[in-house]
Amino acid sequence: MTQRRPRIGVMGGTFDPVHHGHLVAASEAAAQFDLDEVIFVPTGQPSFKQHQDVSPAEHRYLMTVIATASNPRFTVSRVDVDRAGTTYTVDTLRDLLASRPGSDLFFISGADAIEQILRWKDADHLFTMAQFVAVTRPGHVLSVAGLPPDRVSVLEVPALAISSTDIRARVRAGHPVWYLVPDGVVQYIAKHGLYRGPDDE
Ligand SMILES: Nc1ncnc2c1ncn2[C@@H]1O[C@H](COP(=O)(O)OP(=O)(O)OP(=O)(O)O)[C@@H](O)[C@H]1O
Ligand SMILES: O=C(O)c1ccc[n+]([C@@H]2O[C@H](COP(=O)([O-])O)[C@@H](O)[C@H]2O)c1
Repeated sequence: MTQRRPRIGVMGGTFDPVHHGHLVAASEAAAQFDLDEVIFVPTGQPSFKQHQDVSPAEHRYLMTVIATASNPRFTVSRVDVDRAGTTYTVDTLRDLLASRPGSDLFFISGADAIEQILRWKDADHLFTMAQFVAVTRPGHVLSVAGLPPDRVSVLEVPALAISSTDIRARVRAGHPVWYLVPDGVVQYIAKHGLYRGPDDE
């Protein structure tokens, strides 16, 4: 009898901060694609946010650990945080495949990110390394034109109109972020005084 290959979700993001939109997307993908694990991978230096002031990687990594701690299927990887230079998904997938040989990877991403994928580094190669799951995101009508249909799946997730940009703006303005992010992340943001500085957009 052939053994089932492990099915691993990979949720890459800047996670500045991680929020319930990310967690719901990962949970829904895990259920729909029968995933054994979802690995959250905070970026090191994100390639499309070079002109944006992004919080230090250790803060984003620790908030992601706090947010995912209660789910036994969710884990967090440091591969992108620990690799020097700009983060590219081709490197993320290569490193994760090396640590989990024989697994099938499912890269979970918002519709906005998947639409840009043909501009990502080594785009053609990416589709040989993972299946791509494009989750619907409020405010984005997904167009998968030009993407290989057998390697990209569209997944409807419960609409949560939450973005990290909005959370940072709320903190700066002194508005609450309870229930937009996990409780531990609210406390982490307050404890370390994150997002109090001038507008970073
Ligand atoms: N509310 C949401 N619903 C579904 N997918 C989401 C949601 N928010 C973010 N995503 C997806 O999660 C991935 C990581 O997102 P990211 O860390 O950049 O968060 P963000 O909220 O988009 O951040 P920012 O507002 O700073 O750009 C991306 O693929 C993004 O499209
Ligand atoms: O590989 C690339 O060229 C590339 C370009 C833009 C974004 N990505 C990845 O897409 C994921 C979401 O990125 P972001 O910037 O929307 O948080 C994250 O894992 C990034 O590393 C990857």
